[in-house]
Amino acid sequence: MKFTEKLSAAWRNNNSLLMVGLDPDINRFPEECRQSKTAIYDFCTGIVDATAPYACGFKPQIAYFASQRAEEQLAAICEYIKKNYPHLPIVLDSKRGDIGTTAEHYAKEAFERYRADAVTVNPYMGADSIEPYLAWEDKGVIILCRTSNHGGSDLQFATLEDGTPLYLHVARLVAEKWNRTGQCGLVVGATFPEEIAKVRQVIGPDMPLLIPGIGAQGGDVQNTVVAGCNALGEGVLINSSRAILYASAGTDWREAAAQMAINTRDEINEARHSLLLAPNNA
Ligand SMILES: O=C(O)c1cc(=O)[nH]c(=O)n1[C@@H]1O[C@H](COP(=O)(O)O)[C@@H](O)[C@H]1O
Repeated sequence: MKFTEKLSAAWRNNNSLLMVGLDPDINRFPEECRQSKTAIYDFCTGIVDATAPYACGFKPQIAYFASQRAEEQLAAICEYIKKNYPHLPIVLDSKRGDIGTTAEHYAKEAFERYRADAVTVNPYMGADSIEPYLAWEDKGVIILCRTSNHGGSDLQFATLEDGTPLYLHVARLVAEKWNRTGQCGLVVGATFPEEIAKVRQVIGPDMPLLIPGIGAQGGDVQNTVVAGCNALGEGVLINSSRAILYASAGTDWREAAAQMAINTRDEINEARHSLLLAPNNA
């Protein structure tokens, strides 16, 4: 099944646009999870079980695993999700970007080693650096466009000769040229809803937007939904990592994570409903 089909099914079956980010920081784990040799696996699978009913997928951030020499645990977590929640897509967040032959290995890492359904990539090296990912026909390729951090403006707000900001140029390039196979998505930060709306306008209703920046980074859910969703109230994967993972450091960490996922899903859904009821939503 193609990534976009799997994602649409997950949005509908779980009635959720919430993507749960897996950014495991052992220093923030509950005491009971810290001692084991498989602490990262134990914690992440606990979070997966607690939040799966309320999520449209999971986004493991590879640096949190690599820095702890925990790649085997990441692979095992991905296997666990595949086995127990096969309907929920995995977006491997690795933000890779390199020339073709090296990118072939990054694509293999994401799609073969970790069996991810989609991967985040950096567009800076251009079209041929994206091609190796597109060769994996069922997989999604989610390209950085307008990132949630303030420093993103340093380059993404630079303007072309005709005045177009670089992030919109990226959106247009992806929509008009790179997405010929329908595998692409874009990353836009919840901290910049005006730019999300501009990107949605440029790319049309169908391309999925991965939107991090709610929760710990303070992005506004209502504004994000209004700016990013299409007329069906879909089209976005709204990521929250720390706010869910570390909702409690006590023995109730699973319940607290589940409750935070429910609250976030519900806040998103309330905004979707008000969007769908809006008179100009033809
Ligand atoms: O590609 C990403 O996922 C990403 C892009 C971006 O613009 N901003 C951003 O925060 N992220 C990632 O999204 C997650 C956000 O985590 P929280 O701020 O804890 O919800 C982290 O894994 C970031 O690396």
